[in-house]
Amino acid sequence: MDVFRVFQVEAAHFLPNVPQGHKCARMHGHSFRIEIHVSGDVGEDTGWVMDFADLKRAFQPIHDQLDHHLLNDINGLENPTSENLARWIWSRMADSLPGLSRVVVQETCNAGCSYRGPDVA
Ligand SMILES: Nc1nc2c(c(=O)[nH]1)N=C([C@H](O)[C@H](O)COP(=O)(O)OP(=O)(O)OP(=O)(O)O)CN2
Ligand SMILES: [Zn+2]
Repeated sequence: MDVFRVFQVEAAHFLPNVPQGHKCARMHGHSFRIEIHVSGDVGEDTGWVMDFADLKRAFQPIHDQLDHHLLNDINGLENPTSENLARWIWSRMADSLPGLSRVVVQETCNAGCSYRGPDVA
């Protein structure tokens, strides 16, 4: 079973490695929509994989580091594409969140990425 929680992060960024004239080289902002998924068995007594509140608690330090910041200023996010942000979030949550199975990052309603960790292409 897979449980997940959706978070929103307001942040600015620019993409330093895009071709000359690309609009994303200019600083701009997104309301990033981030999903954190955890896989596991449903507990016999609890009836849940994990308390949603524990998922929220696990994401809080990430939220605090990202929200209302310029992502490019953050160590490891010098090129803050959705893909790199998903990998960055994964690497910071994997140890403290057993069962972490997917990180989804959406920049807009229409575009984003889904990351299942370094062992899955
Ligand atoms: N694979 C990726 N492509 C792009 C990323 C990314 O992180 N990974 N990021 C961007 C920019 O951040 C840009 O802000 C978002 O791009 P886009 O969806 O094209 O922006 P719009 O919503 O303005 O789309 P329009 O269709 O032009 O309105 C670019 N690419
Ligand atoms: Zn952008």
